[in-house]
Amino acid sequence: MQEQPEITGGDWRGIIMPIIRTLGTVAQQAQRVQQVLPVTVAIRNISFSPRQVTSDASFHSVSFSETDHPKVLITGGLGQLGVGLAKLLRKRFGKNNVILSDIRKPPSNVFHSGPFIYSDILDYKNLREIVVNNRITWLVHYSALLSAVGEANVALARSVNITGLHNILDIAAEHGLRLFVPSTIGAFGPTSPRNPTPDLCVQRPRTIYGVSKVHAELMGEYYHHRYGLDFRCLRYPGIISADSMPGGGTTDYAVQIFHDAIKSGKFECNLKPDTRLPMMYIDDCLRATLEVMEAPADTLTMRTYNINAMSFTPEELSQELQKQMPELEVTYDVDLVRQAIADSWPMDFDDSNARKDWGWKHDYDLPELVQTMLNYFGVETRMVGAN
Ligand SMILES: NC(=O)c1ccc[n+]([C@@H]2O[C@H](COP(=O)([O-])OP(=O)(O)OC[C@H]3O[C@@H](n4cnc5c(N)ncnc54)[C@H](O)[C@@H]3O)[C@@H](O)[C@H]2O)c1
Ligand SMILES: C[C@@H](O)[C@H](N)C(=O)O
Repeated sequence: MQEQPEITGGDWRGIIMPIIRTLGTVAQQAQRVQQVLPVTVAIRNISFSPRQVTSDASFHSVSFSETDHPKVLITGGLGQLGVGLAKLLRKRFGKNNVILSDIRKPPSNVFHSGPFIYSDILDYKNLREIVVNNRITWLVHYSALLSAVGEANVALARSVNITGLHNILDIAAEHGLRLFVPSTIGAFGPTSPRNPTPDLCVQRPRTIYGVSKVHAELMGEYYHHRYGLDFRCLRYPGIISADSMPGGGTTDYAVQIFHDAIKSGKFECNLKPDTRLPMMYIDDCLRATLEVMEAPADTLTMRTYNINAMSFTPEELSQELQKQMPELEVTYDVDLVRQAIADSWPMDFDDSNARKDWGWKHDYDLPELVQTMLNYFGVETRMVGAN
């Protein structure tokens, strides 16, 4: 190894002072550059931003013409909802115009069904690079830790759900993106009216998930009013899907019951039989997301809407399933964390504003949901049996 020359105390000043002088000049130059750069670049340094967008500003931020297709990035796309949304959006906008991203390795069918890219939402520079290199115009921000998983890892949930959201908001504002961030029934708490829960009321959730979602709603709306960010947000109920599994929420039982019923004819529910929660079939949820993203800006009187389809209890869901599978046995072993969360959430969700403003309408009630889920598994079972 090469020997390093020894630097004595007296030599330090001679070496360091020129460096400090150079750094000072560079800092002054950087400040001058920042003052003349386009406003959007300065979003991260708000004090330099002269941007003032009035609340009646038109929604100018989307940089594609109405006849062009949007170029969409979905974050956290390998969870329960992302793959289905990519499928729907690709059908509408073309396969290569929708990029799925996540920090997990995609299964081969997903990898081969359209563009997939690694993206950690905590890595701001990487996010910016993806948005710039792919000329993204719409961002659907699905990455999150859900309610039950979040309570088991508060520090990570805070980081992904709050710090990650800050990165997304800044990227979206800087690059004039239309931004969709889902919120949830979990953004309400025990002091909210629960039956039904309107769009505007007290929101004091008791989970880190709920707190982070209220924060997302407020920050998105603030960026909309302050910087003209085209922020759109739907509060989803618990989502039920057949071909994707939930990621650790309080409403997961309503998906698991189908899998267990078909596999073993038995289901042990982790919520009490009379726990009523708002729920929705995935196709309705994904269609609502596309519809609100495509809604003309002047139809949106709000930027965060409740959407709903049905409300049921574990007992009611079991009874509906038992109409088709009378042999199904359901028992209860209550998970205290999930039960406390569910008891603080809406029982029924008032989505009249979404219906009035942009024509929201669900297709699936409880009987259609159960039938559709069973049809899906019936087809799967026959296909597996045939192989
Ligand atoms: N599924 C529901 O019932 C439901 C209901 C209401 C709202 N939502 C919201 O919809 C969105 C999608 O929900 P979901 O059910 O698909 O969630 P999910 O838990 O199934 O998936 C979340 C994804 O985020 C990814 N992720 C975690 N950390 C990340 C990081 N640092 N960078 C990038 N990705 C990261 C995970 O790998 C995972 O694939 C979430 O924001 C959720 O809060 C879902
Ligand atoms: C309701 C929703 O946000 C999610 N399925 C959860 O239970 O955490």
